[in-house]
Amino acid sequence: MPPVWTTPHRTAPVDAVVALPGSKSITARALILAAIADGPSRLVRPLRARDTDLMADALRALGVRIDDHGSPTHPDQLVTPGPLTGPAEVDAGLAGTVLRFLPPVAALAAGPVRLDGDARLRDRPNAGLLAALRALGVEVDDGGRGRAPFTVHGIGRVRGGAVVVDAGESSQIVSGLLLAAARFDDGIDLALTGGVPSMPHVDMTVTTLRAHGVDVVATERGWRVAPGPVAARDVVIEPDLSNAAPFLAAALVTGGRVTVRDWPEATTQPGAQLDRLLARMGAEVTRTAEGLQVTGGHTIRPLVADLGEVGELTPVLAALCALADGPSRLTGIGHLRGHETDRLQALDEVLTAVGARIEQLSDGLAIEPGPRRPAELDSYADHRMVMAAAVLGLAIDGVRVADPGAVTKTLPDFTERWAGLLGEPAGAHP
Ligand SMILES: O=C(O)C1=C[C@@H](OP(=O)(O)O)[C@@H](O)[C@H](O)C1
Ligand SMILES: C=C(OP(=O)(O)O)C(=O)O
Repeated sequence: MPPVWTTPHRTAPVDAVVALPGSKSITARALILAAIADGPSRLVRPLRARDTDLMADALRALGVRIDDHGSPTHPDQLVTPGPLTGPAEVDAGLAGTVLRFLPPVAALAAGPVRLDGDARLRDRPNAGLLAALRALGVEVDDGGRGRAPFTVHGIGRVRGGAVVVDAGESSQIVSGLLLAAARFDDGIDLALTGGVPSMPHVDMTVTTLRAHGVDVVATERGWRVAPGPVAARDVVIEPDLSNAAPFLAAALVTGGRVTVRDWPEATTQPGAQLDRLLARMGAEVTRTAEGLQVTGGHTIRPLVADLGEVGELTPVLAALCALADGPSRLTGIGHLRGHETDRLQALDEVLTAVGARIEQLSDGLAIEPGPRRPAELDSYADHRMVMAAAVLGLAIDGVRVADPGAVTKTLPDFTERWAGLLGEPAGAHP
């Protein structure tokens, strides 16, 4: 990948059908549950990208066997649980899923497990998870920071039981606790102190647990998981609908047509909300035999929306807002300040650089399109900021992004796929 990527500029309508690799969120849950299940599980078409490879390596470090089969285009993993043991070192990279899903599993291991990652991972909030683990009887040494690096001192079992959890900064704190809870002696009776962003991701966790035979019920203030076995299960992973965002956005930007293949009929992925969000921005959205088809019109309509349930779509939607024919307001996304980068600040900088007027709100962004201009942007080590820059670059000639390799987090060959979308040879825009 070049150190700086000149994003392709395109005014002619795109007309493409794209197939996308597996969902990061579903793959992460499948790996965790397979690792603590009562037998081997096969994952068909899991995502093979930095976040999910780090999750697999983290589980391997605890004693889980994960064999990679299949091919790069049709990956397949066989997960065979084993006794969970430390000492182990876990590199979480910049993955929120590893940061929040792995520690409750590490707590079940016999021996210490130290977790660290990229410099930015050390800024990502995790106090709610570490406090909850302590309340469940687990010793955690984090130097009082509530963030990585920290060591979970597992003793081979977790008492579990009732716990009050602050998950205001990330839904992954709830998901991480629920995923491992059936293996705690008393399960978990989790009560929230307040709100949780990205609730559809918690629903995804609950649905996935039930599919593995786990008894989980919603309570007045949270969820209760009964102690018991986690059934091994072979799963086919759905395409990643969040990563569909830039490709579908290309249809709106160029007034073209893009179909994402194998769009599931029913899904737990919040990215499925792209159909109604893009329709509100003026797209015609239809389901075809091939998948979800999005056709753009002459202009992009502005968007006023609470994106609290679909925070990970924000960078691409904000890029579309900067190209819209009126002012937009995106709210409910204050927690994005704790994502791969402070996404509200990063979007402010990027959209301002290409000519929009931006106001940062306490929980979002007001975006007013302005005269467009070329710009040299940063990736902020954030895959979705590279994707947002690519969307801007379609409409604005001369958008360059430093460190595009950040896309390896969830879509390693994004720039090649982007060239393919536009019918260009990969590498045409070094
Ligand atoms: O559980 C998951 O797989 C995810 C939950 C969300 O995290 P936050 O609640 O921290 O936003 C989402 O943004 C992230 O990309 C994936
Ligand atoms: C917030 C995201 O990632 P993470 O799982 O690292 O939190 C994301 O992919 O948009």
